[in-house]
Amino acid sequence: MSASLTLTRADLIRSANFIAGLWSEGTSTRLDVTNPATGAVITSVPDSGAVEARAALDAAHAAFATWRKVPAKQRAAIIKRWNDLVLAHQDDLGALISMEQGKPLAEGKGEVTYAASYIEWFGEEATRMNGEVIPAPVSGRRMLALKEPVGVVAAITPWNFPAAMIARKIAPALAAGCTVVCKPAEDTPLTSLALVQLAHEAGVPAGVLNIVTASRQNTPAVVDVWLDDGRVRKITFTGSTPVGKHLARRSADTLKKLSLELGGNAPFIVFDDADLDAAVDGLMAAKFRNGGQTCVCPNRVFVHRSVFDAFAAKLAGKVAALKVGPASDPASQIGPMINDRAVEKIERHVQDAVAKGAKVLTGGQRLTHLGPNYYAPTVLGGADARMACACEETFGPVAPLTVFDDEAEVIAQANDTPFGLAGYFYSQNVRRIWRVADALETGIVGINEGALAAEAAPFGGVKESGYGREGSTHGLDDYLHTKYVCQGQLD
Ligand SMILES: NC(=O)C1=CN([C@@H]2O[C@H](COP(=O)(O)OP(=O)(O)OC[C@H]3O[C@@H](n4cnc5c(N)ncnc54)[C@H](OP(=O)(O)O)[C@@H]3O)[C@@H](O)[C@H]2O)C=CC1
Ligand SMILES: O=C(O)CCCC(=O)O
Repeated sequence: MSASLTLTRADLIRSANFIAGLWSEGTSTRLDVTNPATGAVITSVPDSGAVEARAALDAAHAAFATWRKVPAKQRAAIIKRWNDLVLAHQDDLGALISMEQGKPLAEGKGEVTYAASYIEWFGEEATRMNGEVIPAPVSGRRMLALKEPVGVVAAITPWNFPAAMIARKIAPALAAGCTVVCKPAEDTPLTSLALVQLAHEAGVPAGVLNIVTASRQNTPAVVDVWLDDGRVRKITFTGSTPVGKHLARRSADTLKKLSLELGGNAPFIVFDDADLDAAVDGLMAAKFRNGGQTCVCPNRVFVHRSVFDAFAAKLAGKVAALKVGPASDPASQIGPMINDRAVEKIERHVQDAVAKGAKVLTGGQRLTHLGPNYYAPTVLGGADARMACACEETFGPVAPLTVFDDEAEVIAQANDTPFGLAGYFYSQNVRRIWRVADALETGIVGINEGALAAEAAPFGGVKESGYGREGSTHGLDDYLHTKYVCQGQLD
């Protein structure tokens, strides 16, 4: 039986840019949006360039003057209406995510709930942009720290969570009183366009939220306009570290504020005192969510020698049982990868590991009989630090297992990477738990837990995984600056 990937509200499939409150075709050049399960074209969107980018920025800049003055309670009400509409259209949005991104339908619908949780959270946070009254060190003065929106925000989003990444960047921006220009990934523009349509229906005023679509080839032309223009006061980006560094360099001339949520190389450590069944379940959840295409996915799995064989056997059994297939099959647990480049990277990592001595415990090949972009969920034994899969983010359903002997050695290995987004470990020893949590050089730590993200938690990395935090109260702060106001002559 196949699940329906059609929409009840066909008008949620938009094929234009949204600028200054209007859907506009802009350039006549088009970009096909395809279903990664089949390669079939779903629709096309504008392959925009500098002209559309500038128009979107002009609109956002003009709207900032009024949006920032809208009372927080009114902004909150609009954002909460947006949340209600997103939830009301969960089935359609979930189907759209699955169509263009490939994740199983249950995961697509789950992502809608996850995205909405950020919208709801920041709708509430909008009313809590409290400043401070500072006790003055001298008499006759009143000293205040006020919170103000930073200005126009450029949001550049990836394809792996096309709804959640839009939500957790745009909702706090709107809550803070900022206006937005957005460029979604070339592979997944449709979900973001549908979310913008719902934001418009929720009452977000014209010019406050603008979105421009572009191909990989034309994306730099769009984003460079925003990078070079001093009216854009903040860039918020999720994606690869090289692109994040490029954005930081190009923002330097106008000193924009930046939130960069970049690649990871997460360690997952199973100590000899771990609950092995819980550790296997935690790894399954953390590693195979979204087919392994998640920045917080464990990329290197370290298992203590004394439990290695038992852990590897349990894990390989569960991974071999995963059902791979299209989103339209309700039994599918792993969908296609996003595109051919992604599958090629996974293939390269597995071949490199095997050539250097790793053993395939399950999987290890493309599943061409299913379609163009499928790769079998894979477990590798005997992985080590020389292998590409230990140094680069694989971003696919591959779990490379490395044996270790003692705690100090494994912590050194876990931290031996330029990245520092998430780290996980399983242990029942309370002293070890806090020692290891303190020692891991990551922005996020999971202790006996594989599913970490939540709207109330600060999400973000250290080292070359970026800076800034999304979600939680810190996620609003990233869109605000602090103005110190001092009044004298009070005596
Ligand atoms: N931290 C994370 O969550 C993510 C990490 N990644 C990592 O990056 C790898 C490659 O994925 P990929 O999709 O290529 O990631 P990218 O970093 O290239 O893409 C992310 C976003 O940045 C845009 N972008 C790309 N180049 C530029 C540029 N020169 N100037 C401005 N914006 C740009 C993309 O647009 P367009 O799509 O049009 O190119 C997309 O919107 C993955 O295998 C994974 O390791 C990828 C996605 C998310
Ligand atoms: O992978 C990413 O791009 C970040 C989102 C992951 C999450 O929210 O758990």
